Amino acid sequence: MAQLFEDTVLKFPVLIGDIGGTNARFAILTGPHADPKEFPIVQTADFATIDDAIQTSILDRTSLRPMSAVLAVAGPVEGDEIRLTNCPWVVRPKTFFGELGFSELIVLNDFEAQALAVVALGEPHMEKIGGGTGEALASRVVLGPGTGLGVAGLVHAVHTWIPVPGEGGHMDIGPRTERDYAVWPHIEQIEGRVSGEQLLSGRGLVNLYRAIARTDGKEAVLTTPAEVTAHALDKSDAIAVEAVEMFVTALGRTAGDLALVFMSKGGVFLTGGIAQKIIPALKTGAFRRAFEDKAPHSHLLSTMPVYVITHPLAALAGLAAFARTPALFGVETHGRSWSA
Ligand SMILES: Nc1ncnc2c1ncn2[C@@H]1O[C@H](COP(=O)(O)OP(=O)(O)OP(=O)(O)O)[C@@H](O)[C@H]1O
Repeated sequence: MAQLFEDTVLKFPVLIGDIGGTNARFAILTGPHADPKEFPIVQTADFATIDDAIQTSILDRTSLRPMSAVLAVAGPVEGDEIRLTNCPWVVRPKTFFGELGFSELIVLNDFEAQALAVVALGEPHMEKIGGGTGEALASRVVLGPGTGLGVAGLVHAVHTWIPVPGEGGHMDIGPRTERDYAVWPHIEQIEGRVSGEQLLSGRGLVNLYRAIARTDGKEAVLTTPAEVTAHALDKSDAIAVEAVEMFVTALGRTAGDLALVFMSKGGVFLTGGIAQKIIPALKTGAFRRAFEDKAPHSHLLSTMPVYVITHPLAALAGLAAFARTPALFGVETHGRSWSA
């Protein structure tokens, strides 16, 4: 049992929420041994505020009255106005106590919750990509393209698992091959640079597809990430096939870089809305080649296993585990918890 973090105790029922740029997923835990009661997934674009979404799609649809809330949001958690990076919602803790009736609130980063899910979920919810064997208590890293690119580390210390949140999705990524050098100038930039998220996200996949079309002087007819993956997987569009290959290679390079940073001999875990949908493309060998192509440490990378988390609500599973027994995890709540 952890000694450092045992102060946090939540009052049940607990509302747990995983709030990304596009999708918000909620469930209520009525007690430490109960299964979460899940609610239909909410599109963030359908509600002006998070408060509206919680009132309309949760509180108005159940007689359960949650006392506490643990929310995981896609953005840095700072101060009393927590903004999401890829959607206009702002979490204002005070409104949770007045209008919504909660008495305590904890806000985490969404990939911190994905890191908790790595601890909470077992092998049945993981699909392995290539070789390698994880060391039980070694560090791990979680990354996932979705609306944005989420990243978190997971380290074991003081007899507990500690998720390490960050904004690693906004690291730079540059060209590597001759083809990359031809395509890169056509990739949409953010303030003069190409960040991981500019490629490794839904809109990033479309960016890549358009950049390849522009490079070759061809027309970009596909417009959504789902169209690009569908036409790549059935090989019906050559530009989509190359876009997904470049996406998978960039994901392998980024995963390998993060594995070096965290020395993640415990494994690398791919999560988020897109990885689950492109598993065949992740298994062609291009991902693993890019992941391991890290001289002078290629051998080290070749020993590290990579998994796709296939659970449909992984972050909620992680939050549920935390809400049941916060003291089992090294989640620092200082500055990120509020009470009425
Ligand atoms: N079949 C598909 N192929 C590729 N991309 C897809 C597919 N289906 C959905 N997407 C894209 O996945 C993204 C949504 O991912 P996800 O469900 O992880 O959202 P999120 O949790 O709201 O995002 P985040 O946590 O990154 O802010 C959108 O950009 C969407 O267009």
